[in-house]
Amino acid sequence: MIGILGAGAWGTALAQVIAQNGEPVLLWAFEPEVVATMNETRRNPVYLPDRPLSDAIRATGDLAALGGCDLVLVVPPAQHLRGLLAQVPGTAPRILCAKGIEAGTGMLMSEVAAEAAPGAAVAVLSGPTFAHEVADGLPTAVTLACEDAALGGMLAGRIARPGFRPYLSDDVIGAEIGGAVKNVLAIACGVVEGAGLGQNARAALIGRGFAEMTRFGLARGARSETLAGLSGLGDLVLTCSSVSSRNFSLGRGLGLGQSAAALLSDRRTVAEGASTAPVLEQAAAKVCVDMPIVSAVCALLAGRLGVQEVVDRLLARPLKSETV
Ligand SMILES: NC(=O)C1=CN([C@@H]2O[C@H](COP(=O)(O)OP(=O)(O)OC[C@H]3O[C@@H](n4cnc5c(N)ncnc54)[C@H](O)[C@@H]3O)[C@@H](O)[C@H]2O)C=CC1
Ligand SMILES: O=C(CO)COP(=O)(O)O
Repeated sequence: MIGILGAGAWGTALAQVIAQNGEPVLLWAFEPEVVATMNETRRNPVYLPDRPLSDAIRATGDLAALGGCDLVLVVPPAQHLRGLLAQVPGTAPRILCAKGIEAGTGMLMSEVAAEAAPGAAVAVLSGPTFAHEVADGLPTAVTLACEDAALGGMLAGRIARPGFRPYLSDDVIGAEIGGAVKNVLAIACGVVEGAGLGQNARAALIGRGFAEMTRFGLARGARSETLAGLSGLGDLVLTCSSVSSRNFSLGRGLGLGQSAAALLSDRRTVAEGASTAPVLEQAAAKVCVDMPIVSAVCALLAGRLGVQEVVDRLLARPLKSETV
């Protein structure tokens, strides 16, 4: 049986994909009312509304029950991953699906998992994957990164479905950095949209944002082809182009002049870029990598600068070579 830790939009969509062929799925939810509603109504109205769930999915509020699964997909918000993972017994392989960097430690999710679940092999699943589209069975491709190629191949076979296609990689760090950094850049693209700065500006942000992702990724040991693949550039393009992205929507609100505190206070869903941005800025400084767009997002989120000041500063940077 496959276990899924986290019944937000993404965990629920993954449960739905995996249960397609009748494979039993045990889906852990944080909120007892979400567990009860999913088991009673076969729906998750809080996080993935309007979609009937497969009968092969059973919800639980008992983290220890995931210890009976032979594979666990780990899909909580990144800041909760350590505490939750530490409560899952056993050493079955874990596929990490959260996109972010841990505040306080600056660790990537695989580094957190190595501490929280020692002895369990890990893989990372990342890529352009709006949960509602995956749940609807629309064609989707992801990166599945695992240092152990044989294990990666086995895991890909367990989760692949006709409309859900994992591509294998052994670059775990590269897959994680793409997913974490693109969330911050999506906030920046949302600001461009909200402030009405135009399509040229958004494309420029995607291009220069990708240069920042690449600089940081290479400094941390990622491979450039991973960053240019599904989990990096692919996800960057998706998330920077649509209000379906929570990060893009957050940025759009900032661009419209709303405060980050107000935008973040009344939401149940997670915009990972908001917690990743400051820790990413620190991590970049540690490896002497310049990430001006990430710093601009940090200044906006913290309320240190307004949109116009941030734009003026970015445009006033010295002219330089385009190469990374
Ligand atoms: N939604 C999407 O389309 C995709 C999301 N992801 C990633 O998956 C991860 C989970 O995101 P979503 O499923 O979208 O979440 P969501 O925004 O739909 O739901 C919020 C989640 O946070 C959980 N939560 C709230 N407070 C908590 C607490 N104190 N302790 C533990 N859990 C708590 C809720 O139970 C729920 O599972 C994130 O890292 C996200 O970046 C990755 C790919 C696609
Ligand atoms: O990661 C995602 C798509 O790949 C989802 O993006 P948001 O978290 O911005 O909604």
